[in-house]
Amino acid sequence: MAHRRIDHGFLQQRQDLDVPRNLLQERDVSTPLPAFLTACAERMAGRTPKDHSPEERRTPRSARGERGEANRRPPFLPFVSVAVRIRPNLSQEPVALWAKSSPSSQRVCCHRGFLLEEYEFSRVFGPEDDNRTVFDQIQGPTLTASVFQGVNETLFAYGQTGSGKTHTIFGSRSEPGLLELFVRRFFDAAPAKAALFAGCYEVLGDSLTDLVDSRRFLAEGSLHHEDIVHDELFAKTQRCSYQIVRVRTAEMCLSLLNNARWNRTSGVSSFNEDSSRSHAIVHLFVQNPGSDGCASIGTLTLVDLAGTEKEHENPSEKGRKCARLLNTSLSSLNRLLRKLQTGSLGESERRQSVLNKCLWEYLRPGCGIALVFCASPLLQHRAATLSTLAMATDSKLIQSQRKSQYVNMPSPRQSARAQASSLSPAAAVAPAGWQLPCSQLSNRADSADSSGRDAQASSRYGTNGRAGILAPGKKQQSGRPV
Ligand SMILES: Nc1ncnc2c1ncn2[C@@H]1O[C@H](COP(=O)(O)OP(=O)(O)OP(=O)(O)O)[C@@H](O)[C@H]1O
Repeated sequence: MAHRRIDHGFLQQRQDLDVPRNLLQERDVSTPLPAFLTACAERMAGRTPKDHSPEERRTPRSARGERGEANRRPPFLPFVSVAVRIRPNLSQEPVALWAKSSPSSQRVCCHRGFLLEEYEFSRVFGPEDDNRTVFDQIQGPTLTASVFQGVNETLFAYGQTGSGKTHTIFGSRSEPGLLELFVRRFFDAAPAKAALFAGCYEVLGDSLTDLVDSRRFLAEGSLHHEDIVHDELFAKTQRCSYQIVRVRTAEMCLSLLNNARWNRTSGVSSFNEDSSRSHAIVHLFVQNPGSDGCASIGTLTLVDLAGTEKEHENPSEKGRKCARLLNTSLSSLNRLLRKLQTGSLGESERRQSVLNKCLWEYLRPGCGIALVFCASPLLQHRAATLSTLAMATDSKLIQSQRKSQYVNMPSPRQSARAQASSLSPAAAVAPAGWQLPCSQLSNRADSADSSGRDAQASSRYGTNGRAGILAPGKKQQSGRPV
């Protein structure tokens, strides 16, 4: 059976889509802070426009931090964007790094032999802080609310090998990680009509591997073929795809993602017996229909980067080869982050590596970015730690000008007409949960479907390295290098 490629709302912001303009609406939610905070305080105090003084009423609403009817959404708090986490010292070795937090400042102290350096960050977590504390302090619930309002929020765990990145994102047997805490929060906070989708893949060098294994769930009947679609990306020399699965319960989502975690490539690094030897990326997509005929489309992306390590310090030849690949992709990502810091991010950075390509949609202007820099306190790791702290310090310059993304919802009559229409057959294969964005984009998606259209597809999607979304039951294709 010929499969059809469908697209969905998550990709609608791209310039290269020939989607009618009115399908895509971006709303800037980055109100200038003073006006924004005034508006927040007023709303929290239950003050309505009627309570304003005549003078306030003469001031334009925009200057008072208020918005038009269409943009009236719950306000955001300014999020913590850069945090440093110091892992516990599990050995008896001397330390060179410790946290010095007080209600007024959050600092990291680093002993450099002849002098002591102090660095200040939004949040500093010491060895005694667990993942729950990290989740609360980085304002996990607020980030979740932001995703429900259609913002792409991305959280990185960054640092040298063995510094606690995987522990932070995926947790351990005894402690849930940020992923589990976010998933539970998503399901607790989800409005009845919202639909949640999850995907998880790893990137190693030029290859992307889907980590989600849905076969067990399909066999059990807890998942149906129509609950799965495939997002395609052009890696350097091949087309890769990963599954995006509709998840209906927190338990199912966690089970799927925990399995994905164990499918990840691991090995031995210079300082970790069970080191992640790839970058793991988890996406939680939320489609949240509103009452005004629009649905917000937001994504939470959690990135557990592989740790940096000096190639020659890895104990095996295979490990050294792997470290080289990882360091190369981390250098490209570092360059991208540096551009973000200076506000000079350009399209060329996207093409520098497959990792950059995968993360581009979730890092570009309009997305919220939070970074948790993990560091080892040990004296022997001081050089690597100082370079992590330098990156963390510079990353304080990154500004998140968050934007919400919306798509128009088709009316029930439009959906029925689209499904019946022979002009939009993709609508007929779009699973119920995807009916909104998929069916609206069906004409475009369909035209990229036929075989022998690689060149056309690459010219359409190649500029951001994505090939689109494949319908349920698709098979991965080999494609021309882009
Ligand atoms: N905050 C923490 N509390 C308790 N244990 C921790 C903490 N951070 C790290 N560990 C432990 O240290 C070890 C290494 O941590 P982890 O695997 O998370 O590091 P990593 O930065 O992901 O390393 P790599 O980059 O090599 O994958 C694990 O056994 C982990 O359980």
